[in-house]
Amino acid sequence: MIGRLNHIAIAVPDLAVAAAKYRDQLGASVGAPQALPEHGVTVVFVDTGNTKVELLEPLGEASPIAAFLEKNPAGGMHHVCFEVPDLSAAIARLTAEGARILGDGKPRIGAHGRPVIFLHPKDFFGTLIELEEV
Ligand SMILES: CC[C@@H](C(=O)O)C(=O)SCCNC(=O)CCNC(=O)[C@H](O)C(C)(C)COP(=O)(O)OP(=O)(O)OC[C@H]1O[C@@H](n2cnc3c(N)ncnc32)[C@H](O)[C@@H]1OP(=O)(O)O
Ligand SMILES: [Co+2]
Repeated sequence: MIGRLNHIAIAVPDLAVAAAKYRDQLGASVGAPQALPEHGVTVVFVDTGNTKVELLEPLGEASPIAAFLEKNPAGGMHHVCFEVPDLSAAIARLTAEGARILGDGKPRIGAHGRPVIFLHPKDFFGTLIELEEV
C-alpha cells in the first residue's frame, strides 16, 4: 500500500526564519511559501531530490499544529507523508483494521493539489502519518 516517502514535515515557530536557515546554512533548494488556510498552515517545501521537507507554521486561529508548537515551542518533527496509489482503498483497509482517519475521515486536497488523509498518531507509534494519493 504505502510507496515513496513524499515528505517529512517539521513544524516551526517562524517559517521565514526556518526557510532562510535551510537555504543559507544548509544550502537547500527552498520553495516559496504557500498559505493554505483550509489546512490552517503556511508551508515551504525544501526539495532534497529523493524526497521533500515540508516546513510549516500555523495560519489562523484554529491551526491543527498550534497545540503541537505549544508543547514544542522551538519546533519539531510533525508528520511523515507516504504516497499511496489509491486513497479510497487505503481508507477502507485502514478503517477495517481499526485505524482512525483524522477529521471527517474523508480525503482533502493537500499542498500538491492531490487528496490526502491523516492517521491518528496514537495508532502508529506516536507518529502522525499523512497519506497522499499519487
Ligand atoms: C499542507 C497541507 C498538508 C500537506 O499536503 O502536506 C499538510 O501537511 S497540513 C499539516 C497540518 N494538518 C494536520 O496536521 C492535520 C492532522 N492533524 C490533526 O488533526 C491534529 O494535529 C492532531 C494529530 C489531532 C493533534 O491535534 P492536537 O490539538 O495536538 O490534539 P491533542 O493534543 O489531543 O493530541 C492528541 C495526542 O496526539 C499527540 N500528538 C499531537 N500531534 C502530534 C504529532 N504531530 N505527532 C505525534 N503525536 C502528536 C499529542 O501529544 C497527544 O498525545 P498525548 O498528549 O499523549 O495524549
Ligand atoms: Co504534509
